[in-house]
Amino acid sequence: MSSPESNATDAAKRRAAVWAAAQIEDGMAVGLGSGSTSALVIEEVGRRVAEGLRIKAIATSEASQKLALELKIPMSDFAHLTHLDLTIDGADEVQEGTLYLIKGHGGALLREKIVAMASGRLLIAVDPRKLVKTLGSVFTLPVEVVPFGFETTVKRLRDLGFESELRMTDDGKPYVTDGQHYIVHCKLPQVGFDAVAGGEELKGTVGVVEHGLFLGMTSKVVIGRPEGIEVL
Ligand SMILES: O=C[C@H](O)[C@H](O)[C@H](O)COP(=O)(O)O
Repeated sequence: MSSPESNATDAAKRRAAVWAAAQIEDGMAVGLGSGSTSALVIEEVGRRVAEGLRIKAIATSEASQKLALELKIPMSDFAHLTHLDLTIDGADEVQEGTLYLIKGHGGALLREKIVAMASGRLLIAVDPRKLVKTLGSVFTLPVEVVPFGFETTVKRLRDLGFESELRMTDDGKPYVTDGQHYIVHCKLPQVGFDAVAGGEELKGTVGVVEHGLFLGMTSKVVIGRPEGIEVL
C-alpha cells in the first residue's frame, strides 16, 4: 500500500505534468523527457493527441519512445526535424535561483541533453522535493562514460576530487545506458563548488561522454504543490 507521502508526491508530479503538457500548441515539434514525471507528461500529451492535438515528437529514451508510441503520439527523429519548439522533462535536482539542474538518475542524461540543446525552450516539471539550495545536496551527479577503460576514467574523476562510483544493476553488472555507455555517480563538493567550471572539467575528462549538469538551459520550472502549481 502506498504511503500518504508518496501519494502526495505522485499528485504533485501529476499536477506539474498536466500544466507542462498544456503548454504544447498545435503544430509544435516537442521533445519528450524521461523518468516518472515525464511519463505523466507523455500520458497527458497522448490524451491531448487523441483529442486532436497535432504535434511531432522526439523522445529522450527508449522507454519514453515506447510509451509515446503506445499512446499513438506521432514520433519523429533528427533526420526529419532539426529544431524542436519545446522540450518537457523532469529533473533530479533544481537549484533555486539559478535553475541549474542535476539530471540523469534514470540514465537518460545524454539523449536528454541532445534533445534539450535542439530545443527552443526547456520546461522542467518537478515535485517540491527536487528543489535544492546547493546542487548535489540530495543526489549524486550522474556522469556517462565509455565502457572501454572505465576504470581509468573513474580514477581520473577521483583525481579531480569527485568521490566516484560505477552504477551497478541489482544483479551486480554495470548499468548500461540507451547509448551503450556506463554511468558513474560523482559526489559534488558541498562547499565552494563552481558548477560551470566543474562541468567544463568533467566534460574535458577523457572517457567522459556527458555529465548530468544542465546549466543555463532551463526556460521554466513548474512545481506541483498541494494547492496548485508554482512556475519559476
Ligand atoms: O535520466 C533521467 C532523467 O534525468 C529524469 O528526468 C530524472 O531522473 C527525474 O526523474 P523523475 O521524474 O522520475 O524523478
